[in-house]
Amino acid sequence: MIEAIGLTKRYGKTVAVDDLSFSVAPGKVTGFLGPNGAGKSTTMRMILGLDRPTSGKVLIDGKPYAGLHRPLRTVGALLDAKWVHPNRSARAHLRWLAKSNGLPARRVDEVLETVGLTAVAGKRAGGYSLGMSQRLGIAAALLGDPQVLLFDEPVNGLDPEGILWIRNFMQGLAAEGRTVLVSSHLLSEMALTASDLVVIGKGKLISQSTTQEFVERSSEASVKVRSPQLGALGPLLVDKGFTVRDNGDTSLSVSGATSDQIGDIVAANGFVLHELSPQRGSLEEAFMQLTGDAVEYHAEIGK
Ligand SMILES: Nc1ncnc2c1ncn2[C@@H]1O[C@H](COP(=O)(O)OP(=O)(O)OP(=O)(O)O)[C@@H](O)[C@H]1O
Repeated sequence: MIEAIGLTKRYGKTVAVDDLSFSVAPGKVTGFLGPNGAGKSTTMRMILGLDRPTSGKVLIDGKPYAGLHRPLRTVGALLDAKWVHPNRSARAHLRWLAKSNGLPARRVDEVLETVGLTAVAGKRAGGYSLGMSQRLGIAAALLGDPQVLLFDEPVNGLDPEGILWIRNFMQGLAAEGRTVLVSSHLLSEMALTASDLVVIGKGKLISQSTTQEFVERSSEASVKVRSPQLGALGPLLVDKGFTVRDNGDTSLSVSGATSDQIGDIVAANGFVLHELSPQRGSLEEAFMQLTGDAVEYHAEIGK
């Protein structure tokens, strides 16, 4: 369980994280979603005690990171997969990490096996592909067999096979009852990976809800209406209280109405209709709108 309470971080005049409160429950993958610069990495560094909050706090299983008796046995993290010394092998890197953290050496072979690196464990890490480096970073996070795991943009730059592997792996960790928090700037990716979402924009909380609720809210539908009588039909729909946009190609986009409602109005007024089709906006576009300018749009649903 992770709990942020009024978490705030300022760098000079920049407010990277602004009075952020959220909680991350065990047993599921929670996506930490926001555009570049939203404050995700800063928040993750504060969870891990690598950065001090300006105000507020963040707790892991009820304690700040600094108060954890054996931090690596409680929380593991993948922040930057490329920090391994290039001339070290995966096995040597993990042995060094295990030793310096008082973890048993047998864990090294266990985690290598878990992430599928056993066959290449003796090769120098500098020659690893990005996907293999990510697996090594995940192996390091798992060394202490922690209940809480943080992954910062783990699929960035990976090929589809690597993305699928990481997605399934994170879901497997959650199915074991662990708390899994994973950051991303892509809603489409998180929609496939996470069952819950904490969404931030400009350091502020925008929503905490299930992924399904957020996706439904972000992709609010409109209806495309094509007719040779738009000049009369448009004002009529506005009069009914709907939002109408002229697409400039003999069609209108109407939001706030279902296609059934529009069809009924068209028929009741004797207009000719050439097209009536429900549209879904791009999920990423809607998400950028929510998290970019519209930070005043605060909603906490599903809590
Ligand atoms: N050490 C620092 N000194 C000054 N400003 C910083 C520092 N770290 C982060 N920032 C600023 O804080 C804001 C949040 O950055 P952060 O890296 O946490 O965002 P992010 O959501 O993780 O974005 P990205 O996906 O690009 O990493 C940005 O405006 C960034 O420039």
